[in-house]
Amino acid sequence: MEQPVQTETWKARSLEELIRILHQIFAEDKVSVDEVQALMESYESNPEEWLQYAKFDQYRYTRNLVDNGNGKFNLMILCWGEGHGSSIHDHTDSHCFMKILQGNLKETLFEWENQCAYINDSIGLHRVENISHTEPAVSLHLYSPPFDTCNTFDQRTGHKHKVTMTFYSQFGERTVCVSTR
Ligand SMILES: N[C@@H](CS(=O)O)C(=O)O
Ligand SMILES: [Fe+2]
Repeated sequence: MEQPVQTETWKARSLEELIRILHQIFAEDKVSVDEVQALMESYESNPEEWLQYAKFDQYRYTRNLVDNGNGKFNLMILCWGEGHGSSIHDHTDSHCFMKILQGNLKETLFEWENQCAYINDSIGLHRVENISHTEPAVSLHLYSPPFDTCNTFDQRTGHKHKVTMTFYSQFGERTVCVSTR
């Protein structure tokens, strides 16, 4: 991705339109971070449009795939129950855009003095939490290029672990869990 010479200003009037314009933007050779950010910002959250993707779990936050961006990006809706949070993690050098659709989320950024300190990641290491005891939260995330593994970090030791990330649902349908045991 590169900075644009000129940024078009889009207005996404619905989630469907947001997805359509994202496909247009990502079909080009060069994609402007600013343009994607402005487009994501222009979408005014309408629960009626995203409720079909917003599937909550009792115990942890869920990742629900909305669109796979023709292989160029993943657009997903994350559902955070009260007190749910992610572990400290990176984003596998992918570009990440995150927008709150409902409720509030607390983001904590982390820096490391060891080998993790210079991870070339658009938002570095972070942890996201819904600290509310009463309100669920929903967020919209776009990752480009798509990735299905990331590193999580132990805050005390700095040790990292590679983890595979899964979708709780895809295109509104609950992902079938296949046990390998
Ligand atoms: N990056 C996390 C969500 S958040 O904590 O930014 C994920 O994709 O599951
Ligand atoms: Fe994240």
